[in-house]
Amino acid sequence: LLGAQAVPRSATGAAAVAPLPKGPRAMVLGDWYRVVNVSSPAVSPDGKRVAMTVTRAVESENRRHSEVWVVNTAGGEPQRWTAPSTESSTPRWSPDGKYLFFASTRAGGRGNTWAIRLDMPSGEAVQVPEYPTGSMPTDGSFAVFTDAAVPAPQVPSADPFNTMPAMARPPFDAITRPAAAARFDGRHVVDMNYKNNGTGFVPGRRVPRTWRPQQLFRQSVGDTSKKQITSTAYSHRGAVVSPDGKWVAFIADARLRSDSVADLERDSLARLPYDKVRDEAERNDADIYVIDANGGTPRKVIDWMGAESALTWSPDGKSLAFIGRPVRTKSARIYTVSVAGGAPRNLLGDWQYEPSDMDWLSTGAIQFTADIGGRSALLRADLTGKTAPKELVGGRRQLRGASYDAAGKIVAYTATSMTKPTELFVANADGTGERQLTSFNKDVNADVVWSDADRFTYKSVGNMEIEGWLMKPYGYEAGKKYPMVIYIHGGPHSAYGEGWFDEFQNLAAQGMFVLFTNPRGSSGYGADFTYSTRGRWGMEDYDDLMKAVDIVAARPDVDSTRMGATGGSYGGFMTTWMATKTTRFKAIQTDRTITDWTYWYGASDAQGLTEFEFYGKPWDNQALYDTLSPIRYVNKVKTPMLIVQSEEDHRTPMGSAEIWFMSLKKQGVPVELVRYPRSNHDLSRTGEPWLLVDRLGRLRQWFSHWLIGKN
Ligand SMILES: CSCC[C@H](NC=O)C(=O)N[C@@H](CO)C(=O)O
Repeated sequence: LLGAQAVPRSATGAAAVAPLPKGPRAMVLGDWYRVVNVSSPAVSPDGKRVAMTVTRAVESENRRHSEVWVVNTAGGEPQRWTAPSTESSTPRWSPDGKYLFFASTRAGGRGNTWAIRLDMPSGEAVQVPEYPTGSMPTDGSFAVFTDAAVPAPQVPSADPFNTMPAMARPPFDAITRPAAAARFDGRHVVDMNYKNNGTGFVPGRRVPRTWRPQQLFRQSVGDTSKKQITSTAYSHRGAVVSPDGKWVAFIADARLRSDSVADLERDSLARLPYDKVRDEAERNDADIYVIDANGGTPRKVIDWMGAESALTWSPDGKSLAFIGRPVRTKSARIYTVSVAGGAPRNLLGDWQYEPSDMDWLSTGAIQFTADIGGRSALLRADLTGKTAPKELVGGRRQLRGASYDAAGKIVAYTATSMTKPTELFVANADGTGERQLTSFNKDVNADVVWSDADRFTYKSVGNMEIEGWLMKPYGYEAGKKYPMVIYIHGGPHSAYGEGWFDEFQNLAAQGMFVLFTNPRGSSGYGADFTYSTRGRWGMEDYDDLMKAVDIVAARPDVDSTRMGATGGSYGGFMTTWMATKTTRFKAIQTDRTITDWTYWYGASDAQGLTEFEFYGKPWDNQALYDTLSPIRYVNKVKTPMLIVQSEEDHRTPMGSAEIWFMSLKKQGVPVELVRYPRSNHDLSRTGEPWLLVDRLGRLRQWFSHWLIGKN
């Protein structure tokens, strides 16, 4: 059942790939490489085609490969439109339907925007500098976009440190210097943001701090010249041009202060100790403005407390819609406001859930997608705001990336459910007439019996309703007992849901129940639920998790003496926290873990999270940072633990794992630490395929060893 595949190397260095047995059967590790992901659907303006990104693993080369594919909305076989030899993704059609643009870094061009011509098919991708990227009016004659007008400051070519590795150079305001430039290749840091989980180490500035405010530009189709239409000390964000092309709406500082003033104020406030009145007050950092599309003086449309995003014009050009969040701890809503000004109208009222994105269709309807707990749906808002939004496409699955034709008649989206990896779907914009357009996963679905999960809800502390799922083990037979592993998600503000997930399938294939829930603190249930754990991490959310364990452990088909727990990031914290509080689990796996919040504050690239959640910095509230840190109670741990950590994880750095490993070793608790090279916080999602699959294999082995007694 383990299905671990040796990766033999041929004489050329490429790995040979062993053939997999035909199904129906349980998932083996090699099946991971066969699952295809579909994303970024884009419907052509005439509604006849949908372009999408199709991503597969190339097992023999230990990499992923993305291409742009196109399928007719009327049906038929999807076709590959980009070369297999290059990476291509995120397609979008030009409004006149002449080009299919996509992102690709390929030789022989400038920038990464390429296009396939539909008016003169040639097979080769081209670059079209005379076709601008940005927001366009209905006639598609020009585009408005934002960019910096001043060039990035250059380091003088005579800089004596130019030959050093970027991280080794002394930053601009450093006091110390290398004894000899050629003899120091370390890292010299003076700025706070010197590492980032995605990009790695970030070299310091070699020049004084400068600001490059984002200005509005316009470019006509057929012309390569770009006209700058603003010249201000503040940045313009989210710019959208009105349907008639006369106006541009944008988001900017509420007082139109220069970027430097706003940044320096933010930096100064960030250094102050936590202050309830100041830090919990609603803020008005940004507002919505309109400006003539040829430039001039902007006019403020509304003074609105909170943060605005997803600015969109109504088809008649008389109103604007936006997603607004009054304050971090309140739910985002969709608002409309007259361009002339006035009070914005809340279209979602006190509806529990939050919009993810929004489209104002040419038919006049406002449609959006939203997470509704663990599922997601396509909905239509009531323009009067009097009734709750109407669900158009939903069910027990997750929909992403809704895209419409110009007439607002057709919608395409990707969908996945517990036993079905993503595929592309299309429907009428009102949700009727849904059709599946792709079957990229047909073969793997035919071979592998993906396990399904039952959804349940339960009441926890304070009568709060929690959503959970129990996935059946592969080969489940009534009357038998099976081990169970609980999976705990990270964030803590993220969620598990109604989608195919490699990690759950991996353990279910081993003959285990997989339990997963969205305890309080999860996203997808409205902001009150999301922020109900503020200052209380590991308290009631721990109870929510353990209540689910109680419910499942009482089932006759679950062997409550063979239970395990696993989780990553905040879920990694929670698994170490659990290890200090209960001995109910026979084995635990902790992934990208956090065991000491003060260490995490100093070592992570995201410490702003605990500044908010723990009401200040460690020295503002040291007792909270300490009492919620598993390391304080590590002497209570008895449960065998597998620790998995990535060497280049700047989000949850290695120190937490190291101290946990050492503490368990010193106490004689069985523990293994697996450290993955060339990997960051996202190893389990976007990491190198061989390492990602190696990790899945170790989870199988760890829980099989402790819960089933085999390896
Ligand atoms: C409070 S620990 C923060 C770690 C991280 N949060 C944000 O980046 C986390 O828990 N991440 C989750 C969700 O993305 C993960 O699974 O990695």
